[in-house]
Amino acid sequence: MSTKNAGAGLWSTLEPKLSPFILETLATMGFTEMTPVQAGAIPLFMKNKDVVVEAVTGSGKTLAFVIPIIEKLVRLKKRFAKNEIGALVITPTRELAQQISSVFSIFLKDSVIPLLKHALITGGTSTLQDDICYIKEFGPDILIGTPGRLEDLLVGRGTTKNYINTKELEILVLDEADRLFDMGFSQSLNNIIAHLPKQRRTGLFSATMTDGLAEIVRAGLRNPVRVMVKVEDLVSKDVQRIPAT
Ligand SMILES: Nc1ncnc2c1ncn2[C@@H]1O[C@H](COP(=O)(O)OP(=O)(O)OP(=O)(O)O)[C@@H](O)[C@H]1O
Repeated sequence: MSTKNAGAGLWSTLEPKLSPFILETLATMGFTEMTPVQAGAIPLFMKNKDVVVEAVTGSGKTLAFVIPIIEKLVRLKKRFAKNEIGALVITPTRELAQQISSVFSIFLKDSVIPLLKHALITGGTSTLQDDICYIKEFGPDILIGTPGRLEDLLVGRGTTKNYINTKELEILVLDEADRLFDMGFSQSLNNIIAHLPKQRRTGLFSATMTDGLAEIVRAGLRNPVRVMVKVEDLVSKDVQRIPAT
């Protein structure tokens, strides 16, 4: 997508206000205005609501959760221990995880916020032991990854013990949740979610809502607000917000 779907307001109009370094990064990216999904979801997330966001591919969902995650963790001004994380993004494929990680990199690249580090965790390209060694050394605060390897690290499976401590986790994002479900990851998701602290914010982002997802929403989100951006809204710039009960 390009700016054709933006036009839902200037970033500077958001309440609560975004940090100057976020606004500067958006300006260097050439993104002057928000897309409808960003204008709908970011303020809710920032005001401590759980959100269910139903929006088509290319509507700008990634920034709708990357920005609130960074803002919330920056505001916390907390130092997480090397094996602790503050935010977790779960997505169905390595490619999507890689894309999301590269968006975090754009915002976290400089030493503006030396407290925040992110890491990409997907099976297939490294062993579990490699990931553990990396995390021990690097100490990421935000993990982006696919369900299987994340389950190994966060919950532990079979004889494997969990390595990551999630007791300080603030934010969980399930991205492309319909595909997570379709690809058979619901058991892993349930295992991960059951392991996370209840005092957290959760965002579920999906192109479609299905019965299976409604079950995850019931089990994993608290009084969520639903943000729906339909294809025509990308033209009309309207966004519907309704309680997701
Ligand atoms: N506010 C904005 N202004 C202009 N372009 C934007 C804006 N937000 C995102 N984009 C661009 O739009 C494209 C689609 O964004 P993004 O990948 O977040 O959409 P998505 O809804 O997550 O899509 P997908 O479902 O394919 O992951 C990206 O190239 C992104 O850089």
